Amino acid sequence: MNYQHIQVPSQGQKITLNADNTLNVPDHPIIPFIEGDGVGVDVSPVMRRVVDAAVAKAYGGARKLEWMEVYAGAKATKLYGPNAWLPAETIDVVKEHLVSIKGPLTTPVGGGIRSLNVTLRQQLDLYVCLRPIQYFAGVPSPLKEPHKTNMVIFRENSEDIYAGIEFQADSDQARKLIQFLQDELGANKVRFPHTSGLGIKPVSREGTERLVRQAIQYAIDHDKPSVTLVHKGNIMKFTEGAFRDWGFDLAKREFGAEEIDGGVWLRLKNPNNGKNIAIKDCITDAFLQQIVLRPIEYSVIATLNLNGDYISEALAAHVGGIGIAPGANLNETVAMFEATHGTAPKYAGKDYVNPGSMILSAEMLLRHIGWTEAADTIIQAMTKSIQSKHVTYDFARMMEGAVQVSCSGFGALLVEHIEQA
Ligand SMILES: NC(=O)C1=CN([C@@H]2O[C@H](COP(=O)(O)OP(=O)(O)OC[C@H]3O[C@@H](n4cnc5c(N)ncnc54)[C@H](OP(=O)(O)O)[C@@H]3O)[C@@H](O)[C@H]2O)C=CC1
Ligand SMILES: O=C(O)CCC(=O)C(=O)O
Ligand SMILES: [Mg+2]
Repeated sequence: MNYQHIQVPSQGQKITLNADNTLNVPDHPIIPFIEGDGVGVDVSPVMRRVVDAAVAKAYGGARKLEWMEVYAGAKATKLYGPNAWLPAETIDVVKEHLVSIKGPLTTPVGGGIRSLNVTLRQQLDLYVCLRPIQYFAGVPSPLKEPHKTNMVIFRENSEDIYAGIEFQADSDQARKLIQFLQDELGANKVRFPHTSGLGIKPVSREGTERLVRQAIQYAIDHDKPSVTLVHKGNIMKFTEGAFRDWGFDLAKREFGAEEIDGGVWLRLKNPNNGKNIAIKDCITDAFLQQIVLRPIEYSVIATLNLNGDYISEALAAHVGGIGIAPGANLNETVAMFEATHGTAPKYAGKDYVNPGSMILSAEMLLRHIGWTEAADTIIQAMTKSIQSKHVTYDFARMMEGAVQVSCSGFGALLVEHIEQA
């Protein structure tokens, strides 16, 4: 295949799908990557060095990832033209190669382009944003018992106010819509109708069910004690409240969950081991309090898009910050791994930030393609590096006796630990 700017590696094959939707992974799979804006130039190359070292260590040269750079964000505009933030060939390649990884991409506030991150998720219909929250011993935390925080967030990735249906205050569209709301729907509660911008929050039964189905299946497959649906359904009854109701209905219908506590919550038996899995719910503001006070009560979290954005960043702070918080955008066939943090522009190009979020996202990628030995190697090296207290600024400033190292310095330390393992 000839692309406009993408160079296909001379070695390597595509990952393909088997008939049952499992992955067929060659020993030299081509992995598309987006470097990312801002600190993307710092963290992406370090991530690749660490992953290559882990794969080499685990498989002694029998397996290797063949990286293929694809473009989005500012780098794409330099190659493809001033408005080409997300070239079509990037979308095609990511879809076709099934497994990819990306650095952060800039989104301007107020005006300008809509989020490329959100656009990628929407165009590829990657409806699960999976963000595990795990604690590495020795990581500085504001909590007294950070090891009690052990959650996996399933953030709905395709709906909610991230759909980008917004109308600017004072525009023709906003005026028309307010008129329609007042005249046709009797909605007269817009407090300042002449100066209001409007945003629409679509939340569907299909969108909710496919997300909650994945969260419950994950709890079954990974022997987790509960799935909590987090929503603000007391206020937003037909969007967030419906998310809870549709999620509970699905748990009953597809997983045989039964009502407990007079129907307040549900319980199902894990078919793999007969253990109970509680299906609970919690209102978002209460949840944000409880994850600080009683994190041990929460395990798998299923929530809407905006809640998931807030919750994943708050929980990341409990276990060391977004410098080491990994993530993935998934559907049944395509997976795009990505750091949870953004482009941190003030640190861009300074070889300063923590590459851990990108590296641990790549660790998830390795596990996703079944290369668990290489993934384990990364986790072991990460644990050793943190315990040696040679860490980037974000950890160093909260850790007594730490030696501050650069972004690439931390990567080099990981490679050292991998090679010595
Ligand atoms: N998926 C994506 O691509 C995302 C993109 N964005 C975009 O990124 C841009 C900047 O967003 P902003 O809100 O500033 O959020 P950022 O996540 O980019 O940065 C906020 C703060 O988080 C800390 N931080 C971020 N990355 C790291 C890291 N690797 N290591 C250590 N600390 C880190 C820094 O804290 P401190 O100042 O304390 O050192 C930084 O100032 C925006 O355009 C936004 O839209 C945002 C989130 C996700
Ligand atoms: O797309 C963006 O700019 C921000 C996205 C974000 O905050 C996230 O995915 O967590
Ligand atoms: Mg975010």
